[in-house]
Amino acid sequence: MKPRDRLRIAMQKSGRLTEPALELLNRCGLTFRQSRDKLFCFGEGEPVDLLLVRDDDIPGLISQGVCDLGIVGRNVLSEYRLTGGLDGPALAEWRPLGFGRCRLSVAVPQELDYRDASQLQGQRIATSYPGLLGEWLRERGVDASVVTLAGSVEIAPRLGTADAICDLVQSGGTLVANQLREADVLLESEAVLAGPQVLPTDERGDMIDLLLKRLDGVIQVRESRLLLLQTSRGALDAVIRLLPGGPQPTLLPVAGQPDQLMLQALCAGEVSWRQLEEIKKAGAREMFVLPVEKMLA
Ligand SMILES: Nc1ncnc2c1ncn2[C@@H]1O[C@H](COP(=O)(O)OP(=O)(O)OP(=O)(O)O)[C@@H](O)[C@H]1O
Ligand SMILES: O=P(O)(O)OC[C@H]1O[C@H](OP(=O)(O)OP(=O)(O)O)[C@H](O)[C@@H]1O
Ligand SMILES: [Mg+2]
Repeated sequence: MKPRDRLRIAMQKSGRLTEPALELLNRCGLTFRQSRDKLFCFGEGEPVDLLLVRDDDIPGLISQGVCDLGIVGRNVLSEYRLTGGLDGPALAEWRPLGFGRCRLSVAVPQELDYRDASQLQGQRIATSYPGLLGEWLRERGVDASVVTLAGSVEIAPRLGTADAICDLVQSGGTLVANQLREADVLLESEAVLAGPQVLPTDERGDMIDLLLKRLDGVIQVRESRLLLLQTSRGALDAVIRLLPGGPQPTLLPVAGQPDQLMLQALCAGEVSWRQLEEIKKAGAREMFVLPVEKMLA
């Protein structure tokens, strides 16, 4: 295959991961011009292009070297490693991306009193993840028959074609609607940045390094908030004790008010009204909570 000098990332064309993946890439400073057929997006600033495909095809495209990286659910990547990608180069999860969170679970009819996997012995289990389910059953010494379906797995028990299912669960609403309940979790999933275990060492490798650093900068601070407040020196210890987790705060003098300090703290997550009210009671005032957009350490 002709070597490429531009990086190519595969992502889902149309589905749950499309919008958050594009937003994340945008936040990393990557913007794209969409082509007419919408399968290929040319990167405008950096030498990074997108290929928009069905999510199931993403691991294969990386493995064949058609794309350098992909944004795909851990569920799809892990299944590919067990079933599709046995001969190709090993694929790795380079970063968890924090969206598309769901789990791959076994679910059974609501009336069944499920205790452990041994109850699945001899049962028919419908799934679109025969690799992951087969491995999970093998590890537990359970001999069950795996019925592979491409979709609408939850309906199989009602149709009498399976006794249990193994499928993705998020809110659990689909299970309830089909009189099923979650019995065991096989895999906690989220979107990941997937790529070959061994990354290229040419210009594309440099671009991947840059992208990983930017991703870290975006992901690390995505949930973070910057808290700014004023406090007297006397109340400082009490205020600091109430700060939500994060690195040590920075303290700055306030011009013309020697007893006052300005405090700046990076908080790992949301800062609630209740927390702010408590901090205020301890002696803080002029409090601001700001979202953090980027970080470069
Ligand atoms: N209910 C859910 N909540 C959150 N994330 C989910 C949920 N269902 C699936 N996901 C995650 O989002 C990924 C994409 O889901 P989606 O339903 O868009 O895929 P699809 O129907 O297989 O799409 P495609 O047409 O690309 O094959 C899944 O592989 C999984 O990682
Ligand atoms: O626990 P819940 O919040 O109900 O989510 C789980 C459902 O979401 C996904 O399906 P999706 O809605 O994408 O439909 P599809 O499988 O037909 O694409 C998944 O395959 C489950 O059926
Ligand atoms: Mg799919």
